Amino acid sequence: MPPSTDDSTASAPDGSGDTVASPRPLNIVLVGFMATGKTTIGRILSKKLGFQFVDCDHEIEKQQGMKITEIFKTQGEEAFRQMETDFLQSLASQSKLIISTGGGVVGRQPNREILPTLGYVVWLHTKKQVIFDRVMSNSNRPLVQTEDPMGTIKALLKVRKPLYKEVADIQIKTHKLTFDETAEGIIDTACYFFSKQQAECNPICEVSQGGGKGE
Ligand SMILES: Nc1ncnc2c1ncn2[C@@H]1O[C@H](COP(=O)(O)OP(=O)(O)O)[C@@H](O)[C@H]1O
Ligand SMILES: O=C(O)C1=C[C@@H](OP(=O)(O)O)[C@@H](O)[C@H](O)C1
Ligand SMILES: [Mg+2]
Repeated sequence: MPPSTDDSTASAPDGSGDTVASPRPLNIVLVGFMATGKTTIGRILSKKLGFQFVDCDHEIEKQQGMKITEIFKTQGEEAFRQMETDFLQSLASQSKLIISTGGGVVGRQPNREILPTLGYVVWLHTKKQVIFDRVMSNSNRPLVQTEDPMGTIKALLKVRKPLYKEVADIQIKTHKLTFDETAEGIIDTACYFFSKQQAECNPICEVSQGGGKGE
């Protein structure tokens, strides 16, 4: 059963009737185009933080007993997209996870609603040419097995960039960063995000930060 958008909001405590977002669970969710490092950085974050690493593609491959390329070939992209949605839904109410998604997960509206409810969402991004060089080095990404892979990358990026932006709390351009710098940057900003969230969820903190109406 998909989580309804109502589950992720609550009435504002000031009685205004406004809705406020529910606190995010303590997870880090990596989104971004193919080969931007979601799986690699996810593993590093998992080791550094001691959080469980969950790679959506790998989990789907395990469930189906076949590689992504094979799933696309035998069941089609739409079936794979449904598996992605089902898998994201299965993560609701879990915490201390590093969730690496597949690059196309943002294509579906229900996924874009679920992603921010799963945790702090980080958009990894890099240059087209870097993406091209990386995806050309292996054949496990069916969507770029075309006659004009650079054209395909450009077309997909055009559609997807606004969607990554829609779901992400932060964008990190990784081409000048080492793996470690990227991971540390994510940890620092996630720390800030979750401590700010904790303060905002605590009315006493809010008053002490100047949010009270008394003075
Ligand atoms: N920042 C980076 N610098 C150098 N190589 C990278 C970087 N990020 C990813 N790679 C390499 O690119 C390839 C694809 O990375 P991967 O983590 O599988 O990306 P994604 O999960 O986003 O598709 C891997 O070989 C990985 O080592
Ligand atoms: O961009 C996409 O649509 C896809 C990206 C892949 O994951 P990575 O982003 O980890 O390569 C994988 O989910 C599948 O090949 C489809
Ligand atoms: Mg990956």
